[in-house]
Amino acid sequence: MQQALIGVIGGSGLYHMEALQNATEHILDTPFGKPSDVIVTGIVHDVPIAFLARHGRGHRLIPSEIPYRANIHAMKQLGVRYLISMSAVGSLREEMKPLDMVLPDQFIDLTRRRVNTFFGDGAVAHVSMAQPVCANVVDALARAFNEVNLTQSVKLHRGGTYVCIEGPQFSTQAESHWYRSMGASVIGMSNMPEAKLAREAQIAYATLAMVTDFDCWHPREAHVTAEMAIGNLMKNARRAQQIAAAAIQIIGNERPPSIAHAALASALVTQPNEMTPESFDRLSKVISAAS
Ligand SMILES: CSC[C@H]1O[C@H](OP(=O)(O)O)[C@H](O)[C@@H]1O
Ligand SMILES: Nc1ncnc2[nH]cnc12
Repeated sequence: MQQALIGVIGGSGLYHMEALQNATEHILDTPFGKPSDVIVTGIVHDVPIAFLARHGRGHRLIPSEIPYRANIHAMKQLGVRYLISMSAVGSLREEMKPLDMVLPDQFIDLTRRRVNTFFGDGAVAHVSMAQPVCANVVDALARAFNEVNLTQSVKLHRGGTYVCIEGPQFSTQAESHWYRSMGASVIGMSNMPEAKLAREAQIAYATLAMVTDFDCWHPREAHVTAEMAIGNLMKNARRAQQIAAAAIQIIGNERPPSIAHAALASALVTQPNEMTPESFDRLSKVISAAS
């Protein structure tokens, strides 16, 4: 099968990758079920990539229904070593305004009904999530942002904590204030367990978060609605596409090292020869070194 170096997962409003050439659609299956939709492979700036619409084209999946394990497994099957996640987020900070972009460096996982690991059923691993995103992929996204945003019409915030809620309902005001008091900077519903699973699969992950609203804590701003979030995301979609393409070029040229690439070196408790044949078969792609 065609291989890809970089994966891109497009979130709300981002259901295809504009710069993709030689696009080929793949209907993949994995030991963890089917991904959200077809995976489209192709070339961006001479770099082989794979694109997946997280909610499916046509936005058919609520965040709790997204087959996170299948999505990451499918990327791994395609040989992906770096994963760029694109997401709409609400802002929990005055200085992070709608249309700004954020490169989160931490997550708080408040999801409640999602399978969050490839392990279990006879195979144990505990990966570190202390630094949940790859600093080098973040760096590539920041440099790409500066290349694209030459007029400086949009602001980039480097660092910030993304709190992931179960959804699909937006938060209550009490919750929104609580997340602020936890120190969270932005809020979304989809980056967990995606980031955890990418780490288990030893894929370097980072998120380009696009601020679409002030959630519902702000005394003077309107409370978030889906219409508002998608509307503001669409205003930024072209810029987001350009940033992703520029980041792909940087990562493709530099192929930076990542702590994620060796995440299982100190994490695997059950040695492969101690796993049952079924567990080993199910996990063989996940635990394999990146190709
Ligand atoms: C349509 S607003 C809520 C929706 O947007 C975000 O999705 P994604 O991260 O895939 O861009 C948020 O997590 C919710 O799923
Ligand atoms: N306020 C918000 N809460 C959760 N997810 C979001 N995605 C975009 N805005 C959001």
